[in-house]
Amino acid sequence: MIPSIGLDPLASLLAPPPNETPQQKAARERAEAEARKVSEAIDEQIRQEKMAMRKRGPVKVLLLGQSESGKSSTIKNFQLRYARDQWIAERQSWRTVVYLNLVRNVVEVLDILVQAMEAKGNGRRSTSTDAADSDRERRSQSSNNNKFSDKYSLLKLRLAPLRSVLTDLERRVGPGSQEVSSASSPTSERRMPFGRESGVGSGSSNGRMVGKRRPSTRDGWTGSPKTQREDYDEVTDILLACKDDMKNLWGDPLVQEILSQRKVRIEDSSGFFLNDIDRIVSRDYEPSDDDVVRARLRSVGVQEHKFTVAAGHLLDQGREWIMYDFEGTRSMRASWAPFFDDVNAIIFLAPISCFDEQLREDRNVNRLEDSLQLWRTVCSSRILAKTQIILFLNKCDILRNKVQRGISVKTHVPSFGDRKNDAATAMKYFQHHFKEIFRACSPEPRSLFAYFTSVVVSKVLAQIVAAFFF
Ligand SMILES: Nc1nc2c(ncn2[C@@H]2O[C@H](COP(=O)(O)OP(=O)(O)OP(=O)(O)O)[C@@H](O)[C@H]2O)c(=O)[nH]1
Ligand SMILES: [Mg+2]
Repeated sequence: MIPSIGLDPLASLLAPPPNETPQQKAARERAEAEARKVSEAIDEQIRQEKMAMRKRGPVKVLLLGQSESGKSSTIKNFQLRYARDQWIAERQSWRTVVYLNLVRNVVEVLDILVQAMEAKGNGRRSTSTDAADSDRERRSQSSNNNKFSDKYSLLKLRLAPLRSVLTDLERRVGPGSQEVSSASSPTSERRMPFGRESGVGSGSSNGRMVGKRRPSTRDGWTGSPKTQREDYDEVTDILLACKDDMKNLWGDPLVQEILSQRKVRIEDSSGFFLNDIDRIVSRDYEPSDDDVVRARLRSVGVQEHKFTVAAGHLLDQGREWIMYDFEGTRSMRASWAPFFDDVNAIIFLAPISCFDEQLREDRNVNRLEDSLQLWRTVCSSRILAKTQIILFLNKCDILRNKVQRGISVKTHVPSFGDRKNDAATAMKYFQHHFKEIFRACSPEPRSLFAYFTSVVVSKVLAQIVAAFFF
């Protein structure tokens, strides 16, 4: 039955008692006035908090770390979780970058194969004066030459068009398509991480400011190239024509043997897609979330990412987030400083898997040593003295693979000594050093939050960071 209008079921409950005395009435009115006051005070407090939040402005976060440390991948993690609509809208444009990464992988393998073939070819002349030796050499050479049968010359020939596809893709993607490399400085000493320090100098370019903020190169949130479908159809055609040969090249046991002899691990390099040829080389290919996170596109200059966070998330507090993603190459680090004002937090990425690698921009510098030097500079900064620092000891998945394959930490980091050569020990050891530097260099005592991460694997990173602010 529908209650008739005017019959309020609550009215009888809220109405004063019918036989209320004047004293009771006065007491009730006092209590009601008190309750109203409390309620108004709560409303005012909420209003003030909202105003304060608006006044506090956006949460400003800087992502710092050397090149290929995972800064942009961390931003992608954020985007994936907290700005899903934008992510989906831009996901398709990553197809060009994924293709670029794949073609680069193939050309890299092909180059190594060609070098090996040429080396065998050049070795044809016997250097031995001994007849028996000479005969043995000839026989071994002939077996190697047999190994490099027509199959490999054919692969080389049939995959040749990919070289011009690579140039074409690089042109389309722009300056971020190529890694920065430079002739190694002949004067800089080769240094070991945690080894004897030779003072400052392995960090940024003389600590000198190199001008103002460069204009953002972003063409969307990621700096991803906008490419129309018809633009990549031609590339897809060539890739489809080369598909079987690419798979044959990568799956070939002799090619794998050559790669392993030369200690080349393309699997660990940025933007590795050779295990996904079947899925990627297709006319209907649309990059998955994972593909986008794993795709490598070098940042150029400074990129600003504003997040309009969708409702229902932890970050849904009406506050805007601005994240700054920097180009991590050494020559660009001096241009980070103008962004250090009013920063809420810094996420510093240190890829600890690279203890056995050299910087692309200076082959004399160990990458872990460079990360430590950069960390030291960031921790010592007075302007950042009150800034919350979150340290991601990143690329732990690669570190685990390396150590499991038997790569010795001690060889590259002598101070590691006779500790057990396993991932957990190495991770703890590296973490200890980063923490020590933080403690020793911070201008005033503060707390550090350090995490072991694999930012391309983990989808919970963005939540970890968000938890600091709300
Ligand atoms: N396996 C693995 N790959 C990672 C991890 N973090 C980043 N990468 C990959 O490493 C490459 C480099 O990562 P980016 O995020 O582009 O590095 P960046 O710090 O932005 O580098 P710059 O833009 O050159 O300064 C990308 O291909 C990522 O997918 C990780 O934890 N594990
Ligand atoms: Mg980047």
